[in-house]
Amino acid sequence: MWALEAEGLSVRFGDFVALEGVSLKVPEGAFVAVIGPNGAGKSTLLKSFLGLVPFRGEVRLFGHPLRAVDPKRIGYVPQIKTFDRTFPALSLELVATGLRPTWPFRLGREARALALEALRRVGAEDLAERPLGRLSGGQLQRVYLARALVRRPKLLLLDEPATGVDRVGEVDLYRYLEAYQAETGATVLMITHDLDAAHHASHVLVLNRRVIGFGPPERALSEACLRQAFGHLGHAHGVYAGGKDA
Ligand SMILES: Nc1ncnc2c1ncn2[C@@H]1O[C@H](COP(=O)(O)OP(=O)(O)OP(=O)(O)O)[C@@H](O)[C@H]1O
Repeated sequence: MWALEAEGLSVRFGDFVALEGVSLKVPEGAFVAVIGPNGAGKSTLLKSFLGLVPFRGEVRLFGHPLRAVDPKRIGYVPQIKTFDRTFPALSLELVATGLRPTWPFRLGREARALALEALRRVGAEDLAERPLGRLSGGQLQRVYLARALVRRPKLLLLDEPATGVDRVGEVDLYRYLEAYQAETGATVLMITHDLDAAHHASHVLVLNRRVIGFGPPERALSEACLRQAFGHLGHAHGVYAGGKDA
């Protein structure tokens, strides 16, 4: 079954066309790296899958039109710059808002156990009682990932989850995601600027307002696709064709 199908998806902001005629089919259990230059429409694409921006065209999740999909089946980690650190909550409480997105509320025994389990899953149980304002960027990123995982979603949408995370933290992050996928069969779409990470995905979507390439990394990360999307190639820009061993 397809986890996600988009057909002729277009998004406009006034006269500006952010996405045009995007069509793709993502199989269940895929790990898709979404790459493209700044302003290519990557975040807008994820937001349209969440119903957060108006679009034209068709989006189906697990075979159902978007409006018929239980939002609990989707986990979302937005870009770190949109996180609110001043929110007066402990990490554990923020994770629990993934179960019931209202605030304030009393944390029941079951919600607490589920939130702790989600924090443990991302190696952050020691942060449970820490206020959000006292977390580093990477720690906050993990807590938001735990919040996205707490409902055990079948589809996980991640907007540059490795931003602000050091190299060790980044490897850990991919390990947690892999373990979660192996356990649940979930489908993951992850926006990244890291081509190394993209080479490890099952599929790569190269986007620049339109779909430039979609398929296994060796095909989608071809020189032709990267040149078309980024307009240049070169190590100085962190963009290259051959992957790790090139
Ligand atoms: N709400 C909005 N209103 C108007 N324009 C918007 C809005 N959201 C996004 N845009 C524009 O749409 C384009 C695509 O934005 P988007 O954030 O999806 O790009 P991106 O590929 O995620 O970029 P980056 O790599 O910089 O995060 C940009 O030119 C952006 O300015």
